[in-house]
Amino acid sequence: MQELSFHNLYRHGFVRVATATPEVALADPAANAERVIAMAREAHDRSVAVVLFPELCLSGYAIDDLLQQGALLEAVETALKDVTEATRDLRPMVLVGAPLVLEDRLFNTAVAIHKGRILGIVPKAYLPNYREFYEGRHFSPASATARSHVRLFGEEIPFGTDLLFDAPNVPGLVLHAEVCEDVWVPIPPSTHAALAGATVLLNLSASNVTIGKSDYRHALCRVHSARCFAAYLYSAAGAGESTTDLAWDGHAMIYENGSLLAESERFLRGAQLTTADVDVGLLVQERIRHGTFGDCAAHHEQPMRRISFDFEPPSDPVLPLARAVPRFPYVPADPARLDELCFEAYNIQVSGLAQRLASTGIKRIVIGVSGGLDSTQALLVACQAFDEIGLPRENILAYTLPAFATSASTRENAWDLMRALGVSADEIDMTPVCRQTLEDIGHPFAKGQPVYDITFENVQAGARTATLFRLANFHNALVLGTGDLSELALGWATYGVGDHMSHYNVNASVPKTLIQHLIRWAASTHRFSEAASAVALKVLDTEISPELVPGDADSDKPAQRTEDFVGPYELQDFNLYHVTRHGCAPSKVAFLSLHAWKDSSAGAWPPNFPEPSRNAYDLATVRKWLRVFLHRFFQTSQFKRSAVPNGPKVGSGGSLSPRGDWRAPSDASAKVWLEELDRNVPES
Ligand SMILES: Nc1ncnc2c1ncn2[C@@H]1O[C@H](COP(=O)(O)OP(=O)(O)OC[C@H]2O[C@@H]([n+]3cccc(C(=O)O)c3)[C@H](O)[C@@H]2O)[C@@H](O)[C@H]1O
Ligand SMILES: Nc1ncnc2c1ncn2[C@@H]1O[C@H](COP(=O)(O)OP(=O)(O)OP(=O)(O)O)[C@@H](O)[C@H]1O
Ligand SMILES: NC(=O)CC[C@H](N)C(=O)O
Repeated sequence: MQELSFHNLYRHGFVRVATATPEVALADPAANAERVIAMAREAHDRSVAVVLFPELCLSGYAIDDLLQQGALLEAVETALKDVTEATRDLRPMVLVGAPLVLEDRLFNTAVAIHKGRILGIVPKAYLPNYREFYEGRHFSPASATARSHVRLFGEEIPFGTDLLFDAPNVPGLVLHAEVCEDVWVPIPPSTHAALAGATVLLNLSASNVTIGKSDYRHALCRVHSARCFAAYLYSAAGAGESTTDLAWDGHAMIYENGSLLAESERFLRGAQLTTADVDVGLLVQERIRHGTFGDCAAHHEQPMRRISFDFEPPSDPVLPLARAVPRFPYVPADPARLDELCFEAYNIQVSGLAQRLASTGIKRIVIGVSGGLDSTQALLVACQAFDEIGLPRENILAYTLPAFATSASTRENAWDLMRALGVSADEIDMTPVCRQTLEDIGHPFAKGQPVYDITFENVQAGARTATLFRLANFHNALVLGTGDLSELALGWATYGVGDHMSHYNVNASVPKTLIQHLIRWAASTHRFSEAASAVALKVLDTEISPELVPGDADSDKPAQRTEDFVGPYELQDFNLYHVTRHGCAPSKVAFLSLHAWKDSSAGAWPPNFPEPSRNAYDLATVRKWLRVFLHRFFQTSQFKRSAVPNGPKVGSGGSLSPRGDWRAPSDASAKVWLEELDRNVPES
């Protein structure tokens, strides 16, 4: 098989799948075959790997005793032959539903067809025979025969609910089919298939619609796909089915690991092909990551049969993803979800601190307030925690600690915030102690030279931390940490005697891209005074800078823009999420990042995201900062994460505490990641 291009979705573990909802011609298999073939061709043209049709789509589902008519059953066989023949030059595997007489019994089957060959026939296991359903009257269930093969069109064809269709050319792509009611029972056949390695589970359905049923179908597919770490495709019959006593809505859904990727328009007249790009690589990763999946497979092992088929992915040099990739994996663009997330994150932070104060009996905290985002968020959380446990806000000892590079505007913000929140506020000038240290160690700055190196920076961060810790001893208080998840990922903090250390850090697993939304949320939910909320919002306009190197005295602009060194936080948070949460290879991260960030006018932005800040990045930029991320994350900063203070895990995206989530050696090399990037990601 030829090597696929970086810009082709199949190169990165994605597989395009489709559900097809043709308009059924009742009891007219020839007409149905034509419609199936037309839609299979369309799926081929749209670079699809597998296309799923509804239950009994070659005959129609609701045809009752017509199912026992010889002429009809013969016509179904002819239609099936025609469909099979027509797939000879098509790429996708096609799954059609057909009533088939096999071994003198009538089965309700899913027929798997690829390139002119029937790969297998899957009989329905559970036949509904209650209320509106009378399938027991016509069909035999899968359990009616023990045969592993059946004879059809002169060939022995694998038969059973235990068939896995394996595409070795696409790592991880293993398919399984079941028929409608099979997923409405406590243990669907696809559960065993997933445990045996199937990643894409297909359901051929004819599910008549009644009020509320679509919600129930969603619940079934969502949870089943999540529990099985699988994609679940459901394709239900629609227009054309008999309305003698029932109605049909053509409900098709494509779920992946609990998330809805695509859904058909229900109640549509006419044919509808619904496609989605499933991340099979992610499903495989999730299974590896959650060891209990494998443990469960060992407990419930059932023999399954694997049938290989030679699926060749489309080799287009450019085949972009047709699914949305959020720019901000930690910040939902949907206002309601963001609101919910902020509620959760903020309350997790507050409850972590409140519990630590309650369990230690310590009634004060010490915090350095810089007028920047992180310390603002930590201070808001502290105020809320003190309010909740009934301690006065005066017990929050907040300090602004200016040194050589502190700008007037951040210092003013710090003071305004401390005053508006009613905490105990004070200022300690750090310049004398820093100057003394620089002199003691023989640093050129002490002799008047403008040398602003790492030592110069860390002397300031260290002096602040030393002061805060001694204040904590003096006042019997905890030092509240402010450093965020993104800084921890990049090692962007001064180790030990520096902002890296505290007694408890409420921000440790909050990414930088989320902090601004938390501050905005806290301000907008009126938990603080108008004045305090106004200052908090003003802080959002502050340039992110450690303020450790003096800037231009006239402009009040920092000399150091953090993002000039470590890269845009929005890209680094994207990289962090996909590398740590899903274990993605650098080339896949780059592919996803380019898709998410290449066009600022495409896709949704989080609410209130300022128009001028809506950035776009090209591949060269994505690649450049991903390289920086990989080097910093895997090679130079783990020792800082190995020794982080306590703090609550906030998001399912992950924490970087070696106890809370991420464990890694402090002496690793980033070589394999950098080499993978260099090998597989074009420069532009
Ligand atoms: N694997 C390893 N195991 C044990 N020790 C290791 C080590 N790798 C380096 N080291 C040692 O660690 C030291 C380097 O680490 P460290 O002292 O932290 O210094 P370093 O990481 O070089 O500098 C701190 C950086 O963080 C930035 N910063 C500081 C403060 C606040 C902010 C902010 O924006 O919030 C940013 C600052 O601008 C600077 O670039 C060296 O002495 C080195 O020998
Ligand atoms: N001038 C200052 N006064 C008081 N504390 C400071 C000052 N500068 C830094 N700190 C403390 O050190 C922490 C790290 O500061 P720094 O400004 O380098 O990084 P930051 O991640 O941008 O944080 P912030 O967004 O809070 O400014 C701050 O959160 C704060 O607790
Ligand atoms: N065709 C079927 O198996 C339909 C049964 C399913 N429980 C439904 O109501 O949709």
